[in-house]
Amino acid sequence: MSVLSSVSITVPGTTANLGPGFDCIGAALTLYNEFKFTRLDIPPYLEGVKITVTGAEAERVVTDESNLLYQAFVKFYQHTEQTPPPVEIEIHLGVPLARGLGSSATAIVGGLVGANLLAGEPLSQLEVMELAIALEGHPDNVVPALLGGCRLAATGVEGEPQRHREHREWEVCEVPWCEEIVPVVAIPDFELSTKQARQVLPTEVSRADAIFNAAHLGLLLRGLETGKGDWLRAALQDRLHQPYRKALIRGYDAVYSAAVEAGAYGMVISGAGPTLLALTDKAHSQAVAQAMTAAWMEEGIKPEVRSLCVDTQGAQINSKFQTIN
Ligand SMILES: Nc1ncnc2c1ncn2[C@@H]1O[C@H](COP(=O)(O)OP(=O)(O)O)[C@@H](O)[C@H]1O
Ligand SMILES: N[C@@H](CCOP(=O)(O)O)C(=O)O
Repeated sequence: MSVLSSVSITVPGTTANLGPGFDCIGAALTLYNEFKFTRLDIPPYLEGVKITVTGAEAERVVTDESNLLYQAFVKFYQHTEQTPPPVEIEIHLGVPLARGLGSSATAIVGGLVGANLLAGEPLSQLEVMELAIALEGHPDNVVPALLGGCRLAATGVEGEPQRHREHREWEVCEVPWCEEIVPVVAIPDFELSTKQARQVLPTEVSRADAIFNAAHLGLLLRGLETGKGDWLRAALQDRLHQPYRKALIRGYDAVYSAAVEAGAYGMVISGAGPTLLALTDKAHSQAVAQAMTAAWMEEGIKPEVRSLCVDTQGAQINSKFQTIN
């Protein structure tokens, strides 16, 4: 019998919310974390895990059992009622930490996909997705991180008997993304944890604000599909999270004005922030990137600004090694 002894996977970062789609829409981006899992015959440490981290800000990732990637790995084995094997994990970071680009989603998806592969794939991709959503608490970053593309996720019919739903809680659809639309991310040199950025949100919203966001999310879906500028300009507005969060991001208003003046359709908070995301067309992307950089530099913040593409692959296997027992 052959057993998978080692697997290496790549998981893309994401930009969630896209303005009015709080907690339900997100797109995978062309920046990546790499995770390698190697089964160990003998636990090298009492905990049964050895973790090494390389890449930008590697020293900020914990390497004990509380590591989020390892936590997801263990959760997989608990869920499938198995004992996690002793494992060596190598992490290479390409997604900045706690910047609103889905680093936690890459860790959750990476831990689950890696565990599923080492365990011989007892779960389907949809089952892994459901588990990832349950661990993260919202679908908008883990779903595109796993599946790639821009994705909308909504809970299934409330109260529907489970036998009709093949144990699925979520309906997910791909959102067509016009290739003329360029995501430009401006990543500041400070962190904002998603936990902190969720704490400032109200628990109740008005009917007017709920209608505002429902209408603008609908418009956003059509704007992303068609690339129609007038629709995108209106659609990127939000009343559910950004009005409360922008105070946590120094320079938000200045970067917003600079991006729009340089030709962006609009600018939103990427995920929970502090990264700011402008959507623009190819002709304006360089000017938008330069304007966002200059505006933030004026505020004393040194951003890394990048024009990216939407990743269409999601979590990918790079290599697998088997041992024959
Ligand atoms: N590759 C990783 N391995 C382990 N833990 C990670 C990794 N990437 C992120 N994390 C954890 O997730 C935290 C950031 O999550 P969060 O605040 O949700 O921000 P983000 O917007 O980047 O997802 C990090 O501080 C770290 O604890
Ligand atoms: N909908 C969530 C998205 C968090 O994404 P992240 O990339 O910041 O982890 C939120 O806005 O809280």
